[in-house]
Amino acid sequence: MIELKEIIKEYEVNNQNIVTALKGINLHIKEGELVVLKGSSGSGKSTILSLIAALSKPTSGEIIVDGDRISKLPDNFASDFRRHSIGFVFQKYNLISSLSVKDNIILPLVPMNLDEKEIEEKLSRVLKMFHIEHKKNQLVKNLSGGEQQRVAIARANINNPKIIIADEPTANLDEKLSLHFIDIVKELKAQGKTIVIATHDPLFFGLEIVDREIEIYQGAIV
Ligand SMILES: Nc1ncnc2c1ncn2[C@@H]1O[C@H](COP(=O)(O)OP(=O)(O)OP(=O)(O)O)[C@@H](O)[C@H]1O
Repeated sequence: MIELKEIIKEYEVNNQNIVTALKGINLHIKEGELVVLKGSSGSGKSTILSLIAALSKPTSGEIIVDGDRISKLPDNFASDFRRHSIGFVFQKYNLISSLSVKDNIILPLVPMNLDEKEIEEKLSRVLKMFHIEHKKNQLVKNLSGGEQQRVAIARANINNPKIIIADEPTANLDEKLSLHFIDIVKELKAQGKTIVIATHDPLFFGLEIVDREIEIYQGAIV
């Protein structure tokens, strides 16, 4: 489902220094697998996630996701791939607080030119799935942290992607909300989603639902 072959990622800093964030990563994640990437700050976890989501390209190596050779995709195809195949959950939700729950969730559909009926169907599916239907027309800024989290996850799932990527999803949550997030992950796994989570949070370590914990150290798999 997700294959990284000999991935090297270099960043150029201030047009002179080169930082090698990934030093030859080989990784194969199977369909339906739940993988946790762990490792200290700066080890390269977010870089791996952004490559899988086609948010950036490797300096060298090949990435194949769901049959698409995404390391070679031109930018317009990359955003199309992202919209259909990837649900991204960010650390700080990345919601627009002045918009309603509905408008936040349907944001990824805007470039797709769907008719109102299709939008309502997709919206209704995720509102129900993540138990946030009763807040549909409220502004996001008036929601609790847990509700905002559910809105963010609903938005990531609006296109029913096969792959869910989460970068430090519990970094800003208390333990109760973190455990709630883990329940949602369980549900997504039961639906057959392939899930990759980068985290420092020990709540994810040794969890029964996690198929593999992969440690990254200074840009390489330990
Ligand atoms: N856009 C960028 N420009 C320059 N250097 C970058 C950039 N993004 C990441 N890096 C560097 O690449 C390395 C890996 O960073 P990355 O964000 O992938 O680590 P991480 O394991 O996700 O860390 P954290 O847990 O703190 O989020 C670090 O040395 C970082 O400073």
